[in-house]
Amino acid sequence: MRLTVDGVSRAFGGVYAVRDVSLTVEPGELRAVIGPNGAGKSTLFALIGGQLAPDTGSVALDGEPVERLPAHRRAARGVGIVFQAARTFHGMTALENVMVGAHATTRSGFLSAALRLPGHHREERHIRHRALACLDRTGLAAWAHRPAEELPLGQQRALQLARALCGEPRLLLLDEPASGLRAAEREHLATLIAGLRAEGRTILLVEHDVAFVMRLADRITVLDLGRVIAEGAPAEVRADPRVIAAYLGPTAENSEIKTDPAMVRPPAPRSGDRGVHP
Ligand SMILES: Nc1ncnc2c1ncn2[C@@H]1O[C@H](COP(=O)(O)OP(=O)(O)OP(=O)(O)O)[C@@H](O)[C@H]1O
Repeated sequence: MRLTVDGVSRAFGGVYAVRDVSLTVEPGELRAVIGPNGAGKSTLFALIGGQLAPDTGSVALDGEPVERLPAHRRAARGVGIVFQAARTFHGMTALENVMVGAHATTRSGFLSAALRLPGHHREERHIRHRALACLDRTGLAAWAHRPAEELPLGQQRALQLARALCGEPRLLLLDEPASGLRAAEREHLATLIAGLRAEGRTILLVEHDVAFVMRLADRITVLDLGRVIAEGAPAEVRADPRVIAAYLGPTAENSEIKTDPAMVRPPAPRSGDRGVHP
């Protein structure tokens, strides 16, 4: 699926969170969107996923405008989302959590399940089968029948991914999937995402941690103060002086990003630079 974001802006309280952002993610591409705190990454993510509507500009999936569609209608068109905060349904097993992800794409959905209409059992068996395959795909097969809330954070993140995959998305949106994970869990997640990319899925990965995306992304878009300040292959972006300045401050003497920028305090917001919504 091709994602096209064209001239999108969104302001809160008169201040732009995202300003005139355009980007195109080609089918099968893994695009990372990075930027320091407050750069507008989460806002852009929500504008693509459908949790927010833009003030101006358009979002299109395979050329079809969707910027006015709510999130569930974008999901039905093949958008799968993994949010940063774990949204696990407590009191349900890992398998049941993943099965929920398939209902966005089934013909009969929740109503048929509730009324136990004919065909429901067949469909339920099919979904269960698919959910088990997604758990297996994400390394969670052994957890299938355990209560979801018992899973450690790394596995909870993988569970969100399994749930999104169960909806068979053609565009996968990942919001800071590595945040809060330990090194070994990050490594596991990176391998998992690389595997999904190798399957030819279109992926948009919003991430604070530059080191995490450098070896995963085909291309990287860098946001700062709501605007795109750089875009290109990881090596180009890493060497871009505007990116170094945004992450390390304009006085940084480094010629490339050597430290983990997630650990570096960004410069204080320059509110005049962000722009005020008229
Ligand atoms: N719902 C909101 N109401 C008011 N201001 C908001 C809202 N959402 C975001 N903002 C503001 O918009 C700007 C961009 O925020 P956003 O969360 O999109 O950045 P971010 O790059 O995701 O940051 P972080 O890495 O800290 O999550 C910030 O100045 C933020 O305070």
